[in-house]
Amino acid sequence: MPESRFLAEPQDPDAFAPAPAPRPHGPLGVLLVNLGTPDAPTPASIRRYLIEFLSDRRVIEIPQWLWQPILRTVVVLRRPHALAPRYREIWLEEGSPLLVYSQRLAQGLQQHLGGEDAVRVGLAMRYGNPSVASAMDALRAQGCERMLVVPMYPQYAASTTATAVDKVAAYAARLRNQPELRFLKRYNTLPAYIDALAESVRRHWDEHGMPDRLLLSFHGLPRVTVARGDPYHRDCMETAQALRGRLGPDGHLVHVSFQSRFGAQEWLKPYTEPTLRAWAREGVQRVDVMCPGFLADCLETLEEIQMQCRDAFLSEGGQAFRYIPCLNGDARWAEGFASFIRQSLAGWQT
Ligand SMILES: C=CC1=C(C)c2cc3[nH]c(cc4nc(cc5[nH]c(cc1n2)c(C)c5CCC(=O)O)C(CCC(=O)O)=C4C)c(C)c3C=C
Ligand SMILES: [Fe+2]
Ligand SMILES: [Fe+2]
Repeated sequence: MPESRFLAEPQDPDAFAPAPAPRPHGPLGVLLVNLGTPDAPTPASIRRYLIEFLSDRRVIEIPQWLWQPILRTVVVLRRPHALAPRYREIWLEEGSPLLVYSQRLAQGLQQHLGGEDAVRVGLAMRYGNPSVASAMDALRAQGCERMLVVPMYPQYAASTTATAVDKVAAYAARLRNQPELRFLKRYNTLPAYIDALAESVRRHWDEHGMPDRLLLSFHGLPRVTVARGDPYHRDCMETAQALRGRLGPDGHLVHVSFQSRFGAQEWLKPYTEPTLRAWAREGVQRVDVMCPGFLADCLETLEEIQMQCRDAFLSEGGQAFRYIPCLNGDARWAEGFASFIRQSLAGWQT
């Protein structure tokens, strides 16, 4: 017999025995998916990560025959060496901040969801480790036949959310015995999320005093994605509007910008660093910056914002720059997010 293209399942000795009725579906699986990060702050590790990430057609939309030679030469020869010292500056004892803080959220969710062992929370990275396949293998090994996929992006973008969905679907496409799957799309105005952001801002203001302005810096995208129908920009604006509402009379302090531009194309504007420079030159003295699109602190927040943007603002005459950390493993956030996830599992409880 020719070998099947679908993965063989572990042998079931009772395959032909009458099944006890009803057959349970096992614990419910919750799979958090974040972007991914290098395994180590070294050029070799960063190179592997960038090649996988930047070969994704959902991320770089120009034709591969044009892009791959640029990626394999210009990008991959220089960028890993430039990034290694930047990653080293933010690296934690336990590893890359993106991974460590994502794990903390996963643990918090497991505590809130898994008390009765009915829910198992797994964490995967779209690029690098732990891979989507390894995390889904682990959930399947625990008996999960139903999985809710939770992209760690409150705002939907094709280059983040959709590619996570594609990866999960590609894994399922190899299976003979597929799990039942559900996917969260966006939660950009979820009250638990907006409340957690507002609480974090209030805590920060209680400790450090009020700023002149609060900048919400979201990861950017090429501007052309808006015309192509990506709802990301609107999702970000809705988050900002919801937070303004939640901050009441202080909501007018909130502004929006977009960071982490990559390549020569025009991206969503206003850009974060030029905005901060212009503000300092205009006489704005105290700014707070927060990155609500990132659920876990990472290179783009801890280094680009907290270090580079701080230097830019202060070098133009700004007096005080304060970075408000991402929600990471915040206990109240984990509790609120867990209750949203529980609602999304409705109908699946056995
Ligand atoms: C065209 C390139 C890129 C698009 C589109 C893009 C979208 C996008 N990215 C995030 C979240 C993260 N990006 C991170 C790093 C990062 N992003 C790009 C490029 C694009 N991102 C690159 C090349 C890199 C690597 C670092 C660098 O070279 O500057 C990270 C941090 C990873 C880490 O290890 O800490 C995150 C998180 C979102 C949310 C998004 C679209 C909305
Ligand atoms: Fe990015
Ligand atoms: Fe970047």
